[in-house]
Amino acid sequence: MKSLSNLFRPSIKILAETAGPKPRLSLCSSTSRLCAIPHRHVTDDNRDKRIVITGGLGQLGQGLAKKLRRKYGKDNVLLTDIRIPEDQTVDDGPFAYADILSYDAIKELVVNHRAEWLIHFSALLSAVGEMNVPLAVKVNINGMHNVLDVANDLGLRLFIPSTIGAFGLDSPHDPTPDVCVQRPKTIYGVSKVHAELMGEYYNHRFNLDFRCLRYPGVISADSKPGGGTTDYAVEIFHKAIASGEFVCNVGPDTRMPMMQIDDCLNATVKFMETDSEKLSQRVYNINAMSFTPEEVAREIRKHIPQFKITYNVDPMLQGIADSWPDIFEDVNARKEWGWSHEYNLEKMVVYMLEAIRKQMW
Ligand SMILES: NC(=O)C1=CN([C@@H]2O[C@H](COP(=O)(O)OP(=O)(O)OC[C@H]3O[C@@H](n4cnc5c(N)ncnc54)[C@H](O)[C@@H]3O)[C@@H](O)[C@H]2O)C=CC1
Ligand SMILES: CC(=O)[C@H](N)C(=O)O
Repeated sequence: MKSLSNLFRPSIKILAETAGPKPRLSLCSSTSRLCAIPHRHVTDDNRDKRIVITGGLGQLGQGLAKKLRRKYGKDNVLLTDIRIPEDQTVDDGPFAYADILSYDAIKELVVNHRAEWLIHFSALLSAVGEMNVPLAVKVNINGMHNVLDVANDLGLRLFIPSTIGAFGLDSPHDPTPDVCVQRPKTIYGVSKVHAELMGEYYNHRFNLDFRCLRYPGVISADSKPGGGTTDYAVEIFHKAIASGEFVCNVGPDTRMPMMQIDDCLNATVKFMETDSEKLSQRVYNINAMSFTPEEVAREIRKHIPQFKITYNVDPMLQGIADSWPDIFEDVNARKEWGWSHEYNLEKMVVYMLEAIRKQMW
């Protein structure tokens, strides 16, 4: 049960935020008087960034907020969503309600926070998107347009993640390069290709500092996935520890690109901090590992020898997974802005088992 005081705490924090730092004062040379000069502008200088994250209560948002707050200060990173946050989330730093379906609401929030970076995480993922296509269109396309327009109108640096799901059966699967035929067959994929193209267009047409990484399936121990095709790769660890058994909803040989969450979030921060001139493109694949359910089960068995995996394939999820890349190519990200991953399959499995066991104590 959430307490009432918890419900009210976010707005108090926001009031404190908006009352926050005063405009800098400087001596105007022309008049030799003290006057306020506006100082909200996006530069490649990475000090004191003020950042808003949308859809921040999902699998990735709070982890990213933690990393950014460590670098830029707790109060400079405003986490937003349409759900009620846990007490811990509100204690960790500022939180505000923000529905991305309202342009005015996002704009008000960004202005009040004097944000320079906008990180747009709100989305319906692949599986839940197929179950509610009209809502996925609203959130992933209409909502994305609001965010894009706010960022453009206010001159922000905008990050919108894309996904391996932005590719389809016609794409090369091994490896899948940055630029190739896409043509996804899910509303999630279609909406992400739309976001990639709109962002690139606004960059080219209006000079919007749009940035996009295509993430693989993300694997985390502290946060739950939000309804995607790669969710099995998180659930398998919880089931392996709790019962030693897991029923997988995609087939044994289904290969998909995956990434441990710290690698994903570190890539995002590093990419956002990269000088614009270093980027020859606005959308990059990032890659770490690829595995099948059989391969990850085999790796888990090195630590839990009795672990058993069986299969009850969901045809919709299988169809989606089969249309996605097997291996992601990320040479450009590595070359241009120094992306590199830390976790391979072996290391990720050790991390997941240790982290989940710790949570149980
Ligand atoms: N987690 C993954 O494996 C991957 C994630 N991504 C992308 O990264 C981003 C973040 O992903 P996750 O955290 O996993 O997603 P998630 O599904 O866990 O969280 C999405 C959040 O969006 C919020 N949201 C929904 N409708 C909203 C609205 N109208 N206004 C504001 N917020 C709304 C939800 O309440 C939820 O907290 C998404 O754009 C996703 O497409 C891309 C590839 C892989
Ligand atoms: C890979 C993704 O984008 C997400 N995890 C999903 O499975 O929908």
